[in-house]
Amino acid sequence: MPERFHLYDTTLRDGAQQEGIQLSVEDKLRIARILDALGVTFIEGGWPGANPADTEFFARAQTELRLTNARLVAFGATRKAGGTAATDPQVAGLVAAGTEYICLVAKSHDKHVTDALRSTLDENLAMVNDTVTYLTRLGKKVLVDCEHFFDGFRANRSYALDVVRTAAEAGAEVVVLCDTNGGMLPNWMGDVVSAAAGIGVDLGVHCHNDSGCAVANSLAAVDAGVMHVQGTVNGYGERTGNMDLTTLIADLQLKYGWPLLADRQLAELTHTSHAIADIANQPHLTRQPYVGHSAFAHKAGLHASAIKVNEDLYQHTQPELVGNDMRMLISNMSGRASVQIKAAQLGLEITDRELAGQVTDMIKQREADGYSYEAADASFELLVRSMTSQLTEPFELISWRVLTEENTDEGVPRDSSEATVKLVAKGERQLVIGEGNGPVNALGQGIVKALTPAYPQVAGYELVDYRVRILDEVRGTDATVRVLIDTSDGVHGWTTVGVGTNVIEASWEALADAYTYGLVKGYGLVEAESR
Ligand SMILES: CC(=O)SCCNC(=O)CCNC(=O)[C@H](O)C(C)(C)COP(=O)(O)OP(=O)(O)OC[C@H]1O[C@@H](n2cnc3c(N)ncnc32)[C@H](O)[C@@H]1OP(=O)(O)O
Ligand SMILES: CC(=O)C(=O)O
Repeated sequence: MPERFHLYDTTLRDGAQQEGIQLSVEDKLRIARILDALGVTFIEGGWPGANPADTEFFARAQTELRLTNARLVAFGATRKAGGTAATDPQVAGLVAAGTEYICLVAKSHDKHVTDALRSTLDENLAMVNDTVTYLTRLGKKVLVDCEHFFDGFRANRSYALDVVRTAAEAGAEVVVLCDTNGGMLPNWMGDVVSAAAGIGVDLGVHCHNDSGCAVANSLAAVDAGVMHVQGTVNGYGERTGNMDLTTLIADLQLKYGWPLLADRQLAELTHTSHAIADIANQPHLTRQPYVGHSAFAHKAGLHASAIKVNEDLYQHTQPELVGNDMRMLISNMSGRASVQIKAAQLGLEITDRELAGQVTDMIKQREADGYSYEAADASFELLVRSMTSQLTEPFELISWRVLTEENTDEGVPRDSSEATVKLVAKGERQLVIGEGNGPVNALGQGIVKALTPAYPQVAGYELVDYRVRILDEVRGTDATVRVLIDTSDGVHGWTTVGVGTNVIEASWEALADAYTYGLVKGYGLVEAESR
């Protein structure tokens, strides 16, 4: 490991350049605190002066952000062509941000200087020199991001290196080689980094993911000697995104063995990734390395049978090191071992090999009939309990019936549904009518009404999501339907599945499982007693 190594996070600047992400000042402050707790070296907060939110962020950061691990960095550009750094309003905005560190983006590809800046190669070098010199004289520590460096190096090697040299000689602490268009491949990185290393300044790398190689390219640059790596949490960024810092941190720490973060900080990696996705209002990528929900999820029976002996046999690292969990998925690809491991995770031992085989066969048959247990852990647990004689049914259904009509109450045509539910709970027969704006809603009301006298806690159960999938679309209205229902009691969440030839039948099965499961687990009991 180099003597000094920087993890430079640009989620708040380049990450916010991703389509669909818009961060408020409050969001930025929250993310900065999370990143600081994770233990990154630098947090690039945005471009002061570019928009009111970024300007306000830096103003508020001066009084509201107490960073213990990281340094805050203000990002901006070199001065305008033909002017001076001392009189450039954009540079003044960077100074006003009040940070010790400033990162300047500088052109390093000759074509970008002539075509995009519409300036000369010499003037661009003067812009770099003037801006870095001006800021360092003010006591700022300056990093320089050489935009399009790798493409520029291929087009005009000596000019790209001149930009690095100019920045270094003007006093830049680190010069960062950027793969701005993200098209590099790992085996193209080393030679370019080595050529720049000859200049004798600390080097960094900033990769975009357009070739799908941002992490690999960054690792190749690290191998070639860079001591500073820029990226974003979850790989947010322009187009296909930036290098995913969560993957890189785990790679360097767990594969290279570099102690970049304390173990307890590394164990926050999964939480950090999810928390920032929540704040950025982005769905979390389930297949994200190390931190994704599926990163350590095992579906194949053969994998499970090996994992039963030794978890390491089908895992490249231990999930708990990054704060993630090993999960066993139950499906038509499961074998006995999958079922035994999953049941054990749910607190149900199935030591008998034959019984485990019977449960597995039942799962496979039900999956063939349309059930899916991969997400529906609660229905799986009920099935295992039932087949292993560990289920006391909290109620016994006698029948249900649903009527839907369009009526014109108060002169306004609208649909309404009634569900008649008959069941026995704690020895009492209940016959109730539930009303709802649709048949499933009415059934839900009916089952709650029928169960409440015996189990008042069901009033606290809420159906939070409902998903329907038609399984054999070609059969049209005659098709088999699968319903998945997510239920919550405010503390726990559980998922159940139902299958039927119509959506109401499938919904009833998923609903009945949902209430059975909640009652079997004793969910909501304490809250109901305190009411
Ligand atoms: C590779 C990267 O991702 S770098 C980060 C890019 N991030 C962003 O662009 C997001 C924030 N940007 C903005 O809000 C705006 O673009 C601003 C405030 C920076 C500038 O806005 P405007 O003044 O309206 O200029 P506009 O965006 O049209 O053009 C950029 C100007 O900067 C100049 N410029 C571009 N790169 C550089 C550079 N490295 N150094 C100096 N000037 C530069 C361009 O030549 C152009 O100059 P011109 O106005 O004289 O034509
Ligand atoms: C600086 C930067 O964001 C880039 O070159 O991609």
